[in-house]
Amino acid sequence: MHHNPIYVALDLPRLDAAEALARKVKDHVGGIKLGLEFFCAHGHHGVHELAKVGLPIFLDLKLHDIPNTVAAAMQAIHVLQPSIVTIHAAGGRAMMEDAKAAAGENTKVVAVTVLTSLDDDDLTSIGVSANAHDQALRLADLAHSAGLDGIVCSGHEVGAIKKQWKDGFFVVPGLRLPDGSLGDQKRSVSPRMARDAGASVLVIGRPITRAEDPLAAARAIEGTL
Ligand SMILES: O=C(O)c1cc(=O)[nH]c(=O)n1[C@@H]1O[C@H](COP(=O)(O)O)[C@@H](O)[C@H]1O
Repeated sequence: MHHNPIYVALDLPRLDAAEALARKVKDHVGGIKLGLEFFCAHGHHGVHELAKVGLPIFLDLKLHDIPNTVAAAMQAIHVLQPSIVTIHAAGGRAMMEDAKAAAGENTKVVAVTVLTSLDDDDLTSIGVSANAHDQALRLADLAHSAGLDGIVCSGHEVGAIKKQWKDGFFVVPGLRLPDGSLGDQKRSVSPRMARDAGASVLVIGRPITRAEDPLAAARAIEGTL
């Protein structure tokens, strides 16, 4: 059987609810993504609890600070043995290099390029003159040259980035089935489109966690791949 590329994003405030959801969908996802909401609320303890489910843990901390601070934070999470950790490419080359050097051997360090909640107008409003596509490619290039394992981008850019970085590890969030509600996501494609374009990991949160029947939703999404 094919390796399941879906990481379910457990953006839930309660630890018991997150754990119950993980157990419910565990046979239809390949891993668990724990992000800022979960980590700020439950910290290391929460990660240890979710690790008991037996799936790889993607720690989505989106670190973005001076190189020394980011490297120290990477060291502080060694003990959690995450399979993947995120930092922000906009933190710059030195920050990315030092983050990778400080990470555990079995941890993939990936850099967020342009958040999937941003569109071209949002970039203009923060003083970035490139459009989202070009900016994502530019930051992917920087992450590649800084020695990272891969990047996070939308399904619109992953194909172009993969052309320049053939063995990169590509995380794609912001995924929706054609009838799904976008919420705060602005650069969205379907899970199947993202996979076909070269995504290594498909991050899926609310389409599973907010579904009336999360198990059926996870199964249905898995079935589209
Ligand atoms: O790093 C991420 O995982 C991430 C990057 C990005 O550009 N956009 C994005 O949505 N994410 C995360 O992916 C998940 C998407 O959740 P849903 O929109 O509910 O599927 C959330 O946990 C976000 O924190």
